Amino acid sequence: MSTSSNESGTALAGENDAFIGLGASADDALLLDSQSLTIREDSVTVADRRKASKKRDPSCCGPNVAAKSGDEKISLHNVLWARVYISEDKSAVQITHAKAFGKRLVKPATLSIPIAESDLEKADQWVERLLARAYEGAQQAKRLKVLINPNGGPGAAEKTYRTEIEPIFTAASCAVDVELTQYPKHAIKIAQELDIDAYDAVVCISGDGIPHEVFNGLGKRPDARKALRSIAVCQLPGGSGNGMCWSFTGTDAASLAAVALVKGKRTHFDLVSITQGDERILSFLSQSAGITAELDLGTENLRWMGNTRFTVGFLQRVVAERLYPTELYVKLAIESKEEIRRHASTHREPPDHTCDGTGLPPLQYGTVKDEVPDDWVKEWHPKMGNFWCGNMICMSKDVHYFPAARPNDGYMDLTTWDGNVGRIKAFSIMLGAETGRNFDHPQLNYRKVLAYRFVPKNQKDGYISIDGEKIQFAPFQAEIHHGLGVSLSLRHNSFEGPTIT
Ligand SMILES: Nc1ncnc2c1ncn2[C@@H]1O[C@H](COP(=O)(O)OP(=O)(O)OP(=O)(O)O)[C@@H](O)[C@H]1O
Repeated sequence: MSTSSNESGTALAGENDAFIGLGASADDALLLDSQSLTIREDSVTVADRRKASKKRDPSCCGPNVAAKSGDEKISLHNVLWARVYISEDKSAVQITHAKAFGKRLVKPATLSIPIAESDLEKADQWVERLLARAYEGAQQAKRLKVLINPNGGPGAAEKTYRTEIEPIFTAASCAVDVELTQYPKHAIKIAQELDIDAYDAVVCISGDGIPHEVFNGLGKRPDARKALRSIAVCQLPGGSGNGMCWSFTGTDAASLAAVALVKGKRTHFDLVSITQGDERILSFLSQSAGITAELDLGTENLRWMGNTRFTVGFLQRVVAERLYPTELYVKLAIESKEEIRRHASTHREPPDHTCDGTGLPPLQYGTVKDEVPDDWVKEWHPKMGNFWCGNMICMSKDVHYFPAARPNDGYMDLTTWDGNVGRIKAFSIMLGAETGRNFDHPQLNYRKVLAYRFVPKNQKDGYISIDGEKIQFAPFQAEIHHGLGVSLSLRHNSFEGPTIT
């Protein structure tokens, strides 16, 4: 039985239990003259005490007593900010939260609970406690550098930001510095020159192009390792793919993703170095060749169709049994699906990249121009239909192509399937990705790798896509950098979406 009472002495010993309930300690409750505010396991409730005391049935004190109809219950996830408001004639506890207006939209709303002057001190402490619980493991009042690609996706990124995202950032007391990208590759320059100590995160309101540029801008800095490991790079929906936003927030509804971001915890995730010719670039999402790359980069003429272009393009290629002969050299880490399943729940701590150098980490396996290391497996894929190597679980809406991906397991998820599997099987692989069931498809070769070299054969030209950006149709090599990047995620070391267990 709790014996705490409010300062005006109106709460009786034992009566508090009715307001606090199981799982909430006395410090979690703020008992005011007429209302009680209680921090519970995953919510905060505001209950009318007079109603509760009058109606209270002594045989039923339990966790739900305070949650009567008419009482307010707000999930801690949706609590954006709280404060004690003081003016000359009144004071109040104000809780600002994300309120749902349908399934894909939340807007800030503020609940104001009047308090007496004598309650100010304990209200202050309670508000602090509420914020600590609402932001458990996450930084409050983040400092955000927002980059908007005004041309991203259907060109609506700026409007989406102003109407759905900015109100959430403001309500969550974030300090925001907004910049519109002015020309292609502008975000590389911005990231190169960014004061990394002035911000907690760069938030790209864009497709996959802007985060790709930001990672590469950070990678070009003399203090690349420090920059990549300290500033979080995030994506909110403003383009056509939004794979990173889906992977870390589990949605492409802008206001919901914005709430996930302000409540997001710093999570390290793997980045990949790609070498081609004399160039070295960073990849954060995926590398593809074959059908996926052609759909991404080679169906611009069908853009007017919207997302249907992918279905139409896919059908055309599968029916024609298009083949993309390839020589692959692979530094294998986990070879079978059974082993990948076993590995799914284990976690490998990433190395501290900052302790041993300044620029990008040195390449462990050399570049595409070097000899292939002896312990790599050489594979000939004369009938390659699709090559897709991923770093995150979700590539775009309903495409959870890499259900075994973990933010910082230190491996890439390398998949291939043959172009002559037949259209039913090809379709069932792609459709299976909606729920991650593609992982178990017998025709989908799925491995964890540390590095690989991709060498296209017997084709004059074609498409290779790195994070949705076209690179030359020529050999390239990839190697993982365990936990080199950082982003903000709902859960530590976990992507959102269907995963294998
Ligand atoms: N002001 C601008 N004018 C023209 N291009 C720009 C501008 N700002 C950025 N870009 C370029 O737009 C490209 C696409 O960006 P982004 O990925 O955000 O949009 P998208 O339409 O979703 O593209 P994608 O189809 O690749 O996902 C990037 O390569 C970027 O360099």
